[in-house]
Amino acid sequence: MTNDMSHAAPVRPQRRAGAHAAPPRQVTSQLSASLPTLEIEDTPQQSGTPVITFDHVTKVYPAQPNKPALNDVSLQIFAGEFVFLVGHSGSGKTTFIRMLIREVKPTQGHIYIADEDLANMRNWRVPYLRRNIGCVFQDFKLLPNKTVFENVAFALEVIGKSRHVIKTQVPEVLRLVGLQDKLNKRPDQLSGGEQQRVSIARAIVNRPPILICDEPTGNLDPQTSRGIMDLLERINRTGTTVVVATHDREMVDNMRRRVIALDRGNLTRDQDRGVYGFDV
Ligand SMILES: Nc1ncnc2c1ncn2[C@@H]1O[C@H](COP(=O)(O)OP(=O)(O)OP(=O)(O)O)[C@@H](O)[C@H]1O
Repeated sequence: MTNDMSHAAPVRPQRRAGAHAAPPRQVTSQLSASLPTLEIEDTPQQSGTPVITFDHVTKVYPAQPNKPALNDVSLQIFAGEFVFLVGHSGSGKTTFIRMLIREVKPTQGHIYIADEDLANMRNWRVPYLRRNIGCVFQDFKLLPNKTVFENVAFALEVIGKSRHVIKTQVPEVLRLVGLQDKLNKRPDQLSGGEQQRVSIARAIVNRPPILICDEPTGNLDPQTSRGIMDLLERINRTGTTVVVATHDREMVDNMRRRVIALDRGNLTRDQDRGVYGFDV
């Protein structure tokens, strides 16, 4: 699949001077091959091929024809970035995330993951797209009758990984999230923070280059939330691009990472080392 990125020149409002759009590039490749493997320094370079591009994206749900959930949103997210997506309830954060995994399609505009235009992606390719994007949700979405090990293993089983890979990668990722002693517990035997660690382990066990989190600390107390954010930062330092939709003002203000703000579907702010910036 080929697309001409020279048509995608998204605007990044309120970015620091010098931040620039990726040079036009024509690439023909499979998605998984085109997502770069990285060695990341403290501040990832905002150059090269973006891993996520929104190019004048508008989404209008039929139930609300006069109120776009997203309105002409253009932005780029580069490999290795850690980005907060903030905004009031109903501002479009979940819509943004659902579009990234092609659960929802834009009414207008284009979304690219690496060099692949999701609008042109054949349906049979969508599961492959989703293998490249780990997802973490507020309510964990764990399978209640499976153990910690089985919950994480399941993510590999459904994509046909061998028993050998499962036996190697699952304990490794559970060690990374600090749950090596809980392999045989069921979700109801874990705290909320531990359950969220399981869901993060499940999201990253296949080593996706992008990790998307929708309110990952929404159900957790402040101290547990900090532990989860530390974990997401550690995952980011391994080169994974991390996008976190959140209402957690304290976390955003403390971490000072890139902040993209939505207000009633409009992109109103895009700041390096930003703050939450809304009254709650
Ligand atoms: N399936 C849908 N059908 C119709 N309207 C929808 C649908 N999903 C979302 N919306 C509307 O789109 C707008 C954006 O919703 P969205 O869920 O993306 O916001 P959000 O920022 O994630 O909110 P929250 O922080 O409460 O999760 C809202 O006005 C919402 O009512």
